[in-house]
Amino acid sequence: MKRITILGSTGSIGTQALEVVRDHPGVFKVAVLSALKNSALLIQQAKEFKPAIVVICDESKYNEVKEALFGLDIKVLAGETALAEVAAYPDSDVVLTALMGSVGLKPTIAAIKAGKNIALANKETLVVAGELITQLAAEHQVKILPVDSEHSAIFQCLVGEEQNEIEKIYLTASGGPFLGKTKDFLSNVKKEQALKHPNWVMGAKITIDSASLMNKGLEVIEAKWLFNLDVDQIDVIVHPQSIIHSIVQFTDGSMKAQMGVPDMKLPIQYALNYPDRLKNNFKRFNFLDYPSFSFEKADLTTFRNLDLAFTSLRKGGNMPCILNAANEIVVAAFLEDKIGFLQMSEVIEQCMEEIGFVEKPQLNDFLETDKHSRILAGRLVTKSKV
Ligand SMILES: NC(=O)C1=CN([C@@H]2O[C@H](COP(=O)(O)OP(=O)(O)OC[C@H]3O[C@@H](n4cnc5c(N)ncnc54)[C@H](OP(=O)(O)O)[C@@H]3O)[C@@H](O)[C@H]2O)C=CC1
Ligand SMILES: CC(=O)[C@@H](O)[C@H](O)COP(=O)(O)O
Ligand SMILES: [Mn+2]
Repeated sequence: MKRITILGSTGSIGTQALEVVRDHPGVFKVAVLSALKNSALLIQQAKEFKPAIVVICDESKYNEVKEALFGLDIKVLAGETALAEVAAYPDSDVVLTALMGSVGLKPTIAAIKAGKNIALANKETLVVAGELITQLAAEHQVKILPVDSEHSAIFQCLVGEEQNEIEKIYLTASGGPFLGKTKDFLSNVKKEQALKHPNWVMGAKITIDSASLMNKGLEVIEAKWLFNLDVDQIDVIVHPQSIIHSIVQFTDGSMKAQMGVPDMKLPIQYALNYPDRLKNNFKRFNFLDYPSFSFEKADLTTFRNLDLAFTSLRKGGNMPCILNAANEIVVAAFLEDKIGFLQMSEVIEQCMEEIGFVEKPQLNDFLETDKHSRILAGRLVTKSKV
């Protein structure tokens, strides 16, 4: 049995991971579950999957969770700091990081230091501190198993190719709900429109990131660190059908792609049970449902976030951390109708210009940068007029 810790079990990835576990009772066992504030779902999950520990980060919900799980032999912890503690829980084999945002950084570090393999959905952690995380993983001989669909695709294409060099990877992008739209159109869009992803049902933050192409920008940075690539080896190609999840091109020009219907349960299952594939009854792809695939260039002038992400990666140091923290703030503000869609890029760019650059950041520099970028982005949001 593989014992699994799920940080962020009440979210989109977390709940789908539990569906995978439910479908394979003899294969997986849940060790730890966590939520920020969704105590009702956390309690329900704990009663069904009987983990050893649950964490409710919102401390005001601690008593409710504790009382609901009384007598079930489940330890209940509260507060964000408990995430790093449970990430190192000894009776667990793999930690699925399904948290939203850079809050995933400290627990991921704790899990790696405790020798746990990481099934990584929480891309923000690699965006913030990719070099630090990948070096630490190498030092502790732990695997970082990608869950993000594009990175899982690349990872799967690389199986059996260990001796072969990558020439290029093509990260596919759906283009989001605003594919082909102009800046004029985008200046008036509301969260309800941005939350309608054409192909995937996901948490709110990543759905807005997909609409602004920041998701692809974060994924470019994530790919750099996961696959040890130069920026120029990473290309983004818009593929509105989201069937080809990404492509690797080798030095002889040969290209391998991984395909399937858009369903995150597949990459989640692959990461949790790596290297073995498991039978399942997920929907299968039917060629006749997709008589044609299409591809187009990403519009970096209209969707400036993707360009900003490339710029931050080229600059290096703490720049991707600045970008990520500012993005977390502006997305939250957009979801609260406090800022317009196009203003998100303006705030991020200003943070990248004004926050102090650190060329070789250590953990503490990342934590400070994250804090400062959030503060500045918050001020800029307050000043902005929607
Ligand atoms: N959803 C998807 O299909 C995909 C997601 N990803 C990545 O996976 C990660 C999770 O995404 P997704 O599942 O969509 O996100 P959701 O918002 O749906 O879920 C986030 C989870 O993390 C918890 N959480 C959120 N903020 C905090 C915090 N500050 N402290 C502690 N716990 C917190 C939430 O708890 P609560 O429910 O109580 O709020 C919830 O359990 C992201 O990094 C995303 O980019 C990558 C590829 C696809
Ligand atoms: C499911 C997944 O991995 C998401 O990151 C998805 O790729 C979002 O799609 P786009 O960002 O391409 O719209
Ligand atoms: Mn993705």
